[in-house]
Amino acid sequence: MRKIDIFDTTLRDGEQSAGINLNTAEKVEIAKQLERLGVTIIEAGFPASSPGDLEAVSLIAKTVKNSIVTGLARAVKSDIDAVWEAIRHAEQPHVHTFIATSPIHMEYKLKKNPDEVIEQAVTAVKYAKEKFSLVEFSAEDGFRSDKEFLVRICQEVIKAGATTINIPDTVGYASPQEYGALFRYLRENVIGAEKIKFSAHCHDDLGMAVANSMAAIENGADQVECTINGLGERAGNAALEEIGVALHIRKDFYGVETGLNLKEIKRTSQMVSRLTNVVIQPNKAVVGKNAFAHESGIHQDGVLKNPETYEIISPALIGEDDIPLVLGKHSGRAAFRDRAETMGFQLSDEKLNKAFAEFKKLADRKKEVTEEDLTTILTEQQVSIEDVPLFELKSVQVQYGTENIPTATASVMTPEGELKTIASTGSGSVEAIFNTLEQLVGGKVNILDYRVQSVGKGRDALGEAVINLKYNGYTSTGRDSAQDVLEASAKAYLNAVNRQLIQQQVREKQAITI
Ligand SMILES: CC(=O)SCCNC(=O)CCNC(=O)[C@H](O)C(C)(C)COP(=O)(O)OP(=O)(O)OC[C@H]1O[C@@H](n2cnc3c(N)ncnc32)[C@H](O)[C@@H]1OP(=O)(O)O
Ligand SMILES: CC(C)C(=O)C(=O)O
Repeated sequence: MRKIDIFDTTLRDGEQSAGINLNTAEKVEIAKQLERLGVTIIEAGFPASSPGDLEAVSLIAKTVKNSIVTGLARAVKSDIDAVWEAIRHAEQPHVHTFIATSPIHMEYKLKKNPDEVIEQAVTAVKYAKEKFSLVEFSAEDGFRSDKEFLVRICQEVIKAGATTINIPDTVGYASPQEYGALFRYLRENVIGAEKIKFSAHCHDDLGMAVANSMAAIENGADQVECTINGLGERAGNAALEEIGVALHIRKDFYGVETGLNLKEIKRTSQMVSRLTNVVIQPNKAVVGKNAFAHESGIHQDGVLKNPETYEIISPALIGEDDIPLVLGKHSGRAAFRDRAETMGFQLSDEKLNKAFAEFKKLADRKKEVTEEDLTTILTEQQVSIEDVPLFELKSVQVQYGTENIPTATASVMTPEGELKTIASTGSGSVEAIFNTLEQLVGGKVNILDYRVQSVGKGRDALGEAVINLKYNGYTSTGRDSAQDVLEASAKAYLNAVNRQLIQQQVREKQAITI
């Protein structure tokens, strides 16, 4: 069966989503999970864009063994050198270099004529080929480019050594018929096309990114570039989980395979949602909370008689509710470690002990500790940075009554190791907590967005709070969960502040490096 390479760009184009800012530890965790998911290529960042990005790509290239790791580079030597510095030790060094080919981009952005663009692309690909065995060239805004010009530039970069050519729909303008036809046209007209792979990279501005990617596959694309949960610049990229599952469920129609381990889809989606703080819309295909929920009587009746009446995807396919619940309040450390390892987490003894303590606390309060709860607890420990002193919530108590002024009392261990307790009022319980914490963390805090939702099912599901705030002039998003939404809110608030402290340390480290 024809193989389609899955090129994941969650850590590069996905991270270009407004409001997402992952630190190195978080990026490495996501990359390890993408490897477990079985993606062919991980685009881990844009090394020339910052020392932090270079460091993250380099660490990912050293950590990941079963997926190819690449980095993005403009068609300039210094960008290509930065990718080389990050991944030169990789078994199959891969670079992704690009230049725009549409009239509007060439004239207004690059201020170059078409011949100059071809020359710059060829120079970059030749230079890259001296170092990298795998060189992908992208014709940025390819869909809005002149077809004959695309044929010319493809032929020239193939001669220069490109191994993959990507034709992105950078602004999400294509329709499936047109995008598919472009791939067919290039396959049929580019001299040397049989030597290279064609790749599709679609944006979702008109909601057609996945449909366009599928059309490209039908018309000869060998690779699709996509992101977990469809994250990405503006309206996002094609969603990996939708493409992967669609190709599997409709194998009869597409006749291709991807090598993805689909059972890891749900876990990957949750991890990315958690670490990016981007909540998945409930009706999102494949990974949304309602993707397998049957609400109406006729549907429920049908599903009870035969699930296939209304279910084309079984939850087990993507790893939902697949792992039997074996952990409870009587479980010990060995079983906990074993389960964490089965789920792909490798934690130091210290972090494992902390995660175990959290698990025990939860198991005492909750009937069922689910797979989702465990992922939450383990991910939090996995990405926690041990050597940055942070704020830690020790306790929070709220007095609320319809006739009283809500009052919150919180105790927090400061990064300096001092235990501080303060009480404040507010117009509601949450505001009282936030007013108290603002005094405890010091500095000016503006709340920009605040949401609560439940994680998992049932009356004793965990409450999760997501908060976006501005602290000392920088915005950050924090997320945390607890049995009670007020406690979750307090923890999410401190999590957002702590992320600023970590970022501050990264900024200081980068300033020293520069
Ligand atoms: C479609 C995409 O997703 S493309 C990837 C987008 N990702 C990013 O931009 C990553 C983050 N970017 C950055 O950190 C910065 O923009 C950097 C480090 C890449 C460049 O920073 P600066 O040197 O300050 O340049 P700035 O961003 O202002 O402008 C981009 C320059 O690159 C040029 N350029 C843009 N694309 C390319 C390309 N593919 N090849 C060569 N030059 C390019 C532009 O014409 C412009 O040049 P000019 O300054 O001579 O006008
Ligand atoms: C750099 C390219 C592949 C890109 O991200 C786009 O065109 O959207």
